[in-house]
Amino acid sequence: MNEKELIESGNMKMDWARNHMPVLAIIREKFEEEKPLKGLKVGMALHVEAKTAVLVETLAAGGAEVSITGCNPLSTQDDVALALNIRKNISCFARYGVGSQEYYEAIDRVLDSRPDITIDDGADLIFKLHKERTDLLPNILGGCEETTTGVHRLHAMEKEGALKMPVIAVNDAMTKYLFDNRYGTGQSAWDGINRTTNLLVAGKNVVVAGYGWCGRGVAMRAAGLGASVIVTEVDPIRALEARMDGYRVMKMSDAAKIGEIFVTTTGNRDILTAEHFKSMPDGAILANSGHFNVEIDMEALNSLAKTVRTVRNNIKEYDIGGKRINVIAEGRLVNLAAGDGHPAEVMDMSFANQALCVRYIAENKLPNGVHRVPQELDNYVARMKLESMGISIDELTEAQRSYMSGWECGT
Ligand SMILES: NC(=O)c1ccc[n+]([C@@H]2O[C@H](COP(=O)([O-])OP(=O)(O)OC[C@H]3O[C@@H](n4cnc5c(N)ncnc54)[C@H](O)[C@@H]3O)[C@@H](O)[C@H]2O)c1
Ligand SMILES: N[C@@H](CCSC[C@H]1O[C@@H](n2cnc3c(=O)[nH]cnc32)[C@H](O)[C@@H]1O)C(=O)O
Repeated sequence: MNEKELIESGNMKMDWARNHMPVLAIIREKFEEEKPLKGLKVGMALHVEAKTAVLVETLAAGGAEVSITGCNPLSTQDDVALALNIRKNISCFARYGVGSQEYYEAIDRVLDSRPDITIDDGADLIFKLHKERTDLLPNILGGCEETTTGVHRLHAMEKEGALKMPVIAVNDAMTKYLFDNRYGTGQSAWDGINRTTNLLVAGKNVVVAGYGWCGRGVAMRAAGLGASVIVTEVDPIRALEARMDGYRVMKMSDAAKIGEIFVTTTGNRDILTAEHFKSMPDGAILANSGHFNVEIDMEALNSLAKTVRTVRNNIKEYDIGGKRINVIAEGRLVNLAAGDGHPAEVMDMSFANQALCVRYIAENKLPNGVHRVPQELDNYVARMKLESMGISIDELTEAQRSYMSGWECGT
């Protein structure tokens, strides 16, 4: 495709996403009218694809000047990046398939815009701000963080007294993690795996590592596709929950021997290691839907491999001595590096939270540290989403309110 065709394709993807993000549309209308971000610069590192682009244009509609790059070298969609770049007050520095150096150079270019507010997915912008670009910190009003691991990183910084700006943990809004991490990852991880492998899930042993919000979604949808699901955990309560939800629970060293498809969703490192690769059945398929590319020990797999070859678009086969292990998208997020990411209706809620939190930071002086999304914003997103779905719910009567808050009525 030439540049013009790429821009057309990017615009078309944005139109489709926009039409399926009704809560963000309500916010965009308000932003257009009230311009709450006038004069502010927003620097972002998010997956550069169509839903993110709709968030970017929403912030620009609110009066912000937006600079954006990717938060994963394999999730950028170049047509959307180009379509963003032709818009007023928006600069996009992301490109698909960049190496580590170019990835961090693009982050620097976003920071060169001297942002007042940052939006991260994984805290890479904030990390660079605190490590190398500290001169920019006094200018920063605050930041927003999209994902669980980013929030963990920020809490770790806060604990060490290293966090020098306020950040809102958007991931921890209920209208984010209950839907995005669970139903979003549940659907899009399987979308990525299925469209990339074109293999059957029914009847296979699927191993889901981690039974957090993402793991619950991935396990639920694997069961729906007819898989026999095995869960591995380190948390006894979540392991018990997985068992009571109907899945087999065991150690990864045992699961590795029988798993046919493995999906990691822990946000931790070294979940699948050399020990596991050696005991896996021939032809095992590995995918990561957690964070970064450290859940599957790709270095160990590379060292074990006698040969590595591409066997299908975005699948590499590692022959480790008569046994073949297939890895999708280099062990990076399978839903984004081998798919189009979460469904638009889910990102509608995640990004409505982002837009509202950016406005909240612009209008309130927050102290340094990690902050929760204000409850009223979380509730607002839920209400708007229900309304957009044509769903009405009951309201407490006065008598019910007083009953629920009293203690004198008993048996
Ligand atoms: N693919 C996506 O689009 C997507 C969406 C949302 C979140 N995420 C990322 O996915 C990861 C998980 O997010 P979450 O919200 O489910 O987090 P979570 O904290 O709810 O769940 C993680 C689970 O993994 C378990 N775990 C940790 N180490 C483990 C180990 N060694 N073996 C087995 N289990 C282990 C934890 O006990 C926990 O239950 C994070 O890195 C997050 O950033 C990805
Ligand atoms: N930057 C890290 C972070 C994990 S991404 C996990 C986050 O991606 C977000 N996400 C999932 N799908 C989409 C999408 O289609 N567009 C934009 N963001 C998405 C989702 O909100 C989740 O919290 C990495 O690439 O490894």
